[in-house]
Amino acid sequence: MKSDNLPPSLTAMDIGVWRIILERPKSYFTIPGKQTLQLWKDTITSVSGVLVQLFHDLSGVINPWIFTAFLFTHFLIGMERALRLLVESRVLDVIEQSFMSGSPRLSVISYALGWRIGIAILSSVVDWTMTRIRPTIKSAIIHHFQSRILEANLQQDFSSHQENSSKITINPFQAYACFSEVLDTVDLIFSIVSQIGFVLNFSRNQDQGLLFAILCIAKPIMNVVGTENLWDKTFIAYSTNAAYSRLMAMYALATGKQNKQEILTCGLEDYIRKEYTHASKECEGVTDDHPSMLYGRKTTPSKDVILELMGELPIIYYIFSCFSRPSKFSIATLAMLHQTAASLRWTFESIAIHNTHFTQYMNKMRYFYEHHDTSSKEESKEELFVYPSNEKEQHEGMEIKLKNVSFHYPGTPSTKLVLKSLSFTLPPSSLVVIVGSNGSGKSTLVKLLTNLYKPSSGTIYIDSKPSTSYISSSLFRSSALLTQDHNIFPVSMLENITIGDPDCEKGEEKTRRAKESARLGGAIEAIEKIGAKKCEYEGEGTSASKTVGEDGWNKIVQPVQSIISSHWPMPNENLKEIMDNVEKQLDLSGGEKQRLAASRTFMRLLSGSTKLAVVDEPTSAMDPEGELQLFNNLRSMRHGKTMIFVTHRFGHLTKYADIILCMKDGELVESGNHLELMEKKGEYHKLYNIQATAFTERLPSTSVPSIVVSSHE
Ligand SMILES: Nc1ncnc2c1ncn2[C@@H]1O[C@H](COP(=O)(O)OP(=O)(O)OP(=O)(O)O)[C@@H](O)[C@H]1O
Repeated sequence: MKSDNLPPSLTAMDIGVWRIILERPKSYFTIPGKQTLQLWKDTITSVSGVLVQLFHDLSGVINPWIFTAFLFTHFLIGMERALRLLVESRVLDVIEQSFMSGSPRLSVISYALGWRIGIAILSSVVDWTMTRIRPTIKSAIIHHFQSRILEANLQQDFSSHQENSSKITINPFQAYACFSEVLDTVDLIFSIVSQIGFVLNFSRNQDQGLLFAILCIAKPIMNVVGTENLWDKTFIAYSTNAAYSRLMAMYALATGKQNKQEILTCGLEDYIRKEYTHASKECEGVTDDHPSMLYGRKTTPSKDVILELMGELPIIYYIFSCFSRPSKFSIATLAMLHQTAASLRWTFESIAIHNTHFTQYMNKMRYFYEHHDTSSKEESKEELFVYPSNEKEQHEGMEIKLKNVSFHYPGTPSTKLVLKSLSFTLPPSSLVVIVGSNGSGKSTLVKLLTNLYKPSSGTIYIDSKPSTSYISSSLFRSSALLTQDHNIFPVSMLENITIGDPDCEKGEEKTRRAKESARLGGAIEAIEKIGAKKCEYEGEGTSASKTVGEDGWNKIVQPVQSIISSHWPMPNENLKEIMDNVEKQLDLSGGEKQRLAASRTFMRLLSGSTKLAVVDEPTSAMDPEGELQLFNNLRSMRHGKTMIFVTHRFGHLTKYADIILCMKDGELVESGNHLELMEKKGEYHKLYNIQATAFTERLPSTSVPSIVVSSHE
């Protein structure tokens, strides 16, 4: 056990490549199984609320008749084992009686056969019903949770969305698995109750029938209560083994689709192979099995030996009973006792396995309901203002004032401030340019100005009111942000632009504005090029190549992939051809993607509701002409908006700027217009001159070999 630098309530252990940190148990000296029973009690108490909510949710999405049939089928599945035991005991009984009497009667044999056939038919009908109903129920649950998770994602604010600890921990398939686990556990409980009922009933005629029942379930009960299960504890686990982390890094490097280009061009194949083999050798003998499997690993076999011996108790019991009271036992009774013991043991062991999954899924579900499910939470908006809140704000750009604003990224180990005590005012409708070296905090400042993050200290005032006094969504609706991280959505080219103004009604006006936005963003050419491309495979049944026509607007840029293929045998050539062409990602260059993203921003700017436009280095992949055109077009839209540009190439912009903010190491070192800052001969002057001299400085004539371009006549 390692407990370095941990709070006293936590304890750590290193197993395999993992460090597991978990809540320290309240007391080390407990009766065996007491802790497990307590955990079960806690789990049942806490999950009952989740179960009520889960079934309440599902009653709204699943047809009540189908749901009832589904539950009834589960009930029958639960009863099946006990029914089988009951029938088998009757069958064995009548067969034994007829043999003992020496005259097997046909009626008795038919009776026995009839019961067996009846059970077999019931079992297959239950299975058939299950396979019919299950897919409908499964889809209903998955779609229901998809919509809930979608909503939870949409409601999450930017800051918490970035934190590891607040990731939405459940996906729709796990939600279904959770539901399925609940029903499987209920099946098993039905099964256990009915089997114990059978044992008690069966052994009523035997002496010490209850004792036999207890002996049957002694091993499985010990197994359940004595097994350590990581999933019912509060824990985190991570790799502390450097070689293993290296191994995983090399694997990720080799298999990551985005790395292929660099692997080929840098010739990294041998390097990766060598490093992987080296790390793999260092990992020899160290296990990376899942922490939950390693946690339950026992140090000595004594517990297994005891458990196995406990499993033999029923047989020891009836061997002794046979000798001590032979008249009480028949072959049929012995066979039934043996079968009952095996059946009960199997059911209890299944409970032990299900217990792990059940608590794991239920805890995920509970966390989801408590932390992410926003359907029942109503944000109180009474005290907050809608932006813009008055006539003046509606006609002018946003006024932003920062007072002593400092910031450090939440959830990061470093407490270093990324922005330090910033104070400045950006007047309404001003054109602002933020400059500074890499890592000086420009993009972070933009995230605060656009309300994505809240300051760690200090206040941001928007039109004289603290930014926190506005409803966040109204501030977002009044802002447009164009950044270097150009996101292209899995929708058509047209929608990739119109989505910039989601409130715009569908119709001719919307299409006209989209086309105007594409012109201003410089995306028209790319859209037409996509439209003119040949498409080899379009939809069902058309394998011939054809020209799609001019309608690049309706082409989906990066369709969501739904394709599924066999692994073995691999799809043949014909299937491969189709596979390569369906849901194909459109080839857009980096610059074209940036133009599309810029067009989306123009759509937003043209909506008339934007009071703040922030443009953070959106032209890294654009050609100089495209960049100049984009900046000019953006500037032409500045009326009624405060416009903020972040750029390293300030030539195009700073001469128009009302204010230039010059950042260094998270501090605002200078502010003013171009002439004022040049006169200061400080940081801005230095940065500006580095760029200016790049074009004016002469190269030493001897240092560069001349290149001969030969022309082929
Ligand atoms: N999501 C994040 N979490 C933690 N730290 C961050 C995060 N994003 C940026 N930082 C840190 O904040 C500092 C400022 O980064 P920022 O991106 O704001 O600089 P920048 O001036 O925009 O840089 P560049 O010119 O390279 O775009 C950097 O030291 C960076 O490491």
